[in-house]
Amino acid sequence: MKKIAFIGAGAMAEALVKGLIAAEQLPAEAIWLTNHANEARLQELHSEYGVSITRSRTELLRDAAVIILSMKPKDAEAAMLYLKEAKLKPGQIVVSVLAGIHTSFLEKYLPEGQPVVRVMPNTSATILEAATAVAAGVAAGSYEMRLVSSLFETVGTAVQVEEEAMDAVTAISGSGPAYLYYMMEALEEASIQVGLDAFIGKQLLIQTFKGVAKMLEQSDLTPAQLRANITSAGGTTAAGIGVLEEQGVKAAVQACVHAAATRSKEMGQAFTK
Ligand SMILES: NC(=O)C1=CN([C@@H]2O[C@H](COP(=O)(O)OP(=O)(O)OC[C@H]3O[C@@H](n4cnc5c(N)ncnc54)[C@H](O)[C@@H]3O)[C@@H](O)[C@H]2O)C=CC1
Ligand SMILES: O=C(O)[C@@H]1CCC=N1
Repeated sequence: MKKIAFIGAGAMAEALVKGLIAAEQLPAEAIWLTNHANEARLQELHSEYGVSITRSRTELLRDAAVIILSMKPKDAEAAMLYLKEAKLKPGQIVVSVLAGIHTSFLEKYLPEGQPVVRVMPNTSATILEAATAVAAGVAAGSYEMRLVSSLFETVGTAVQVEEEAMDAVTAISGSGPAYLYYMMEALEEASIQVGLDAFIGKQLLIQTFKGVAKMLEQSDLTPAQLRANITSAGGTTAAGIGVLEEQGVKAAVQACVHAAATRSKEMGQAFTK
């Protein structure tokens, strides 16, 4: 691929840029970024990663195989007007990482037949460990889906889904890292409360998280079975899990995922009116 253009230069764009450069998929200067107004932010990304930055729409979009929309959903309309006026070349693929926003909303601003692909990555793209789901808009065929999937596979794993699944995907793997960081925050604080040195507690917790993810990946057992294997009758784990059950933590986690999925739906509906 010759060139990727990002419209929006925030946290998600930076995670993807960092991952793409680390994966050595294309030279840093073939990654182009623009944003709304923050020139200092663009300069910072240029100095840090060697990416190309521009305020010129023509320069940004010229020869870009893929154009990644990476602004907040509230700014989608302005960005689509910017693209509408740009008159894209047929075949330039518009990729959206925007939570909630349907491809049908984006397609309204583009010439008929312009391929649009909706993706939901997560910030672990930074370290090439993103979990990404990819869904086709009406004009995206297998060539575009393969190209976009392989782009996101360079920064982790990518699965293709129907667009209806995107609210659920967003609630699970898009927002998911934040739930796990929240859990990590609570465990870090608790490790200090029970008397561990903060640094040692953090190292033990990081390895514990890594071990759990690898066990789930490599074993045929379910999370419930793996948990049962650790829980001796009358032991420490039973004492801890008993409190989680009493406090309704499983129900709270499920309510959290439902709330995120509902919010993703609402965000989509706000843009279809
Ligand atoms: N942060 C995350 O973990 C994830 C975010 N997303 C999606 O990524 C998108 C971006 O999120 P963040 O990077 O966290 O936001 P952010 O607020 O960090 O960055 C947004 C960027 O867009 C720029 N911008 C706004 N309007 C613009 C316009 N009209 N033209 C050009 N640039 C414009 C802003 O200047 C800023 O650089 C959101 O739509 C979000 O739903 C998706 C997956 C995960
Ligand atoms: O919070 C959000 O809306 C975005 C989408 C997934 C992760 N962050």
